[in-house]
Amino acid sequence: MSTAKSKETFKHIAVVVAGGKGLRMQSTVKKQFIDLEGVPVIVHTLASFDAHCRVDEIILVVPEQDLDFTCNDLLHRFSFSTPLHIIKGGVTRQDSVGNGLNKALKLCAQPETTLVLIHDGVRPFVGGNLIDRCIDGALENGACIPALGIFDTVKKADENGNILCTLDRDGLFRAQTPQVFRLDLIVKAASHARNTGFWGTDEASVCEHAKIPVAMVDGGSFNIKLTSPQDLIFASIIIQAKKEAELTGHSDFFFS
Ligand SMILES: Nc1ccn([C@@H]2O[C@H](COP(=O)(O)OP(=O)(O)OP(=O)(O)O)[C@@H](O)[C@H]2O)c(=O)n1
Ligand SMILES: C[C@](O)(CO)[C@H](O)COP(=O)(O)O
Repeated sequence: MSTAKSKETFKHIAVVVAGGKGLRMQSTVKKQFIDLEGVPVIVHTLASFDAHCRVDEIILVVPEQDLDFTCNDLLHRFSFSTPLHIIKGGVTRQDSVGNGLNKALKLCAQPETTLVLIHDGVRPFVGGNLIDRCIDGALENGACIPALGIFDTVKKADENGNILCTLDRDGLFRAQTPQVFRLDLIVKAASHARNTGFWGTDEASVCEHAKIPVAMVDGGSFNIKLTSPQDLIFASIIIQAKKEAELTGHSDFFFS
């Protein structure tokens, strides 16, 4: 791992997307702004990238109607040492990422030597070692995402919930973020997606569609995405476990 932001040939820009409505969370406050043990979800997430020595700049994407609140209220209460740029999102996640990529293009000298770390604003427990694995994988392969295997038996069903078959879980993975790409590659893939009308739930699928190979590294068990109300209970438990692990010096083991 590098010890100084300026020592690497590549520039690393985190694009944290928090421009969604959080409908599945069924909360009056958008899930990225929900308070988790005294700190909003999005601030937990930003802090992970701010603390990482290889992250040079952070672009935060928020809903247009929350720009004022984010710039003038939320981020006045918390400070970060990494340069932070706040921009508006779009209708879909892919649109929000697109806005983030446009901003990254303006911040970088050369897209060929810039890595973008595209991360869900609502994955607040991303660990430093996980960020390192993804960066290293992208430096080697151009594109790299974290993923975890599947331990449950996986069924395919029809629209009425009747089981059609059991899928072979070998070779199936759950994709996480940060998904890290050389900026020139992901910009090319995003433009191909736009031109062909492709829509994907993550950026790896946008690359796959453009036939750009994407490598995988181990994801993190605690790197959960806060999607439904139950996830907030898991989040509180994780924060508690993290505090205890830090006290006993085991946080690297648990949160790698
Ligand atoms: N137009 C959008 C939609 C989603 N996201 C972000 O993408 C991440 C993952 O998306 P998801 O969990 O699906 O968030 P929402 O779209 O907000 O949730 P929902 O689908 O339940 O409405 C979140 O950090 C979300 O804020 C975004 O930046 N812009
Ligand atoms: C990007 C992602 O978090 C990877 O698992 C996921 O695909 C987002 O999907 P969602 O349907 O927008 O929650």
